Amino acid sequence: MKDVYGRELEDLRITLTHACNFTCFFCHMEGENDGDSLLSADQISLVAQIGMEFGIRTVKLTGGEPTLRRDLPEIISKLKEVGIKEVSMTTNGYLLKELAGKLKDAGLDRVNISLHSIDPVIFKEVTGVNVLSKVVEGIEEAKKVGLRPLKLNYVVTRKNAKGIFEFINFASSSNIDEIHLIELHPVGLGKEAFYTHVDMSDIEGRLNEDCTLVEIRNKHKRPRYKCGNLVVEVVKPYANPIFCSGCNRIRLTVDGKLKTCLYRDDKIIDISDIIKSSYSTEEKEELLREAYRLAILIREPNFRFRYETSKTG
Ligand SMILES: Nc1nc2c(ncn2[C@@H]2O[C@H](COP(=O)(O)OP(=O)(O)OP(=O)(O)O)[C@@H](O)[C@H]2O)c(=O)[nH]1
Ligand SMILES: C[S@@+](CC[C@H](N)C(=O)[O-])C[C@H]1O[C@@H](n2cnc3c(N)ncnc32)[C@H](O)[C@@H]1O
Ligand code: SF4
Ligand code: SF4
Repeated sequence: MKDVYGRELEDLRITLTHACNFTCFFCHMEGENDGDSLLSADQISLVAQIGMEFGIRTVKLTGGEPTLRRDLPEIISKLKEVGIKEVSMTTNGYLLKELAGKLKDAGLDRVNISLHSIDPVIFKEVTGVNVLSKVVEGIEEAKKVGLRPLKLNYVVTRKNAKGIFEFINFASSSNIDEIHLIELHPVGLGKEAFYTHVDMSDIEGRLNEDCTLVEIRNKHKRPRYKCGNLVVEVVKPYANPIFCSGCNRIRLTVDGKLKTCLYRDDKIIDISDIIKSSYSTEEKEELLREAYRLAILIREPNFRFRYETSKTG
């Protein structure tokens, strides 16, 4: 179902926990600050199931660190049971060596693994933990069990910008399908970390020279380059009306709110009372439908093109 700006709703992005085993200096925690009463696998899958009636086809599991949820395999299998076409997860990769096989068996389709440097010193400086080799083992395990396409996320800051093309070579030679070069967002710790912000235009300039622009893809209209067999996607959401005009997603927060935009705390429908109530399933379903209708009604692109008319005479 489209919103009043003509944008379809296709992707449900679920924050499974605020907990994390890393301390990245820029962490935006997906724009969430409060609420820590976690939803159960059944509650999450019910929200996704009703979302499907409004166009939701894919789910992204995120956090905090989603692999810290012990019931993660159950969450994934229930989402697949209700008919979600693709379940993917964004993770720091630390626990993937142990978990990748179990998650694949539960129905996980693919993963994005955040890796902001292949230099152990810079990795530690960014993430606060000295565990680069464990994350690389996690990446290897994800490949082994067939979590494809396999994507790596690289948030570009002054701390790691020099290493981007070395990182691209690493990803190409490691049989990675895609990398995301992500502009730092000034959200959460990202606000204090914003002094390390890097304008990505030089990087895009070099990608235009060394690689081939293959597609401006539908989702967020992100530019995608082909560098050999590797796809490099540039993710620049901040103050970017083009990005918002292609926004196809809604968020489910840790404590049960439908959040219509990463940056907006005023565009939220609280469904926690419905999900946690003792109403019958039919009653819950009907109330959740109403909540989705409202959420779609209030959804709007956060950054928009503006026009001004000048007054003369
Ligand atoms: N502003 C904004 N940023 C987003 C949105 N979705 C994802 N991001 C950011 O994009 C970066 C990459 O996020 P991922 O978790 O890899 O999600 P994705 O890029 O949509 O994932 P794929 O579907 O796997 O390509 C992160 O910094 C996210 O916070 C969004 O709708 N709005
Ligand atoms: C909040 S994390 C949650 C999932 C998982 N813990 C991880 O780090 O992959 C989701 C994605 O957002 C990215 N991210 C975190 N803070 C950011 C910021 N301030 N600006 C841009 N991206 C950010 C992370 O690198 C990661 O790729
Ligand atoms: S970006 Fe991910 S791994 Fe890093 S602190 Fe935030 S939630 Fe944890
Ligand atoms: S509308 Fe909000 S959630 Fe969607 S792309 Fe823009 S900033 Fe991100």
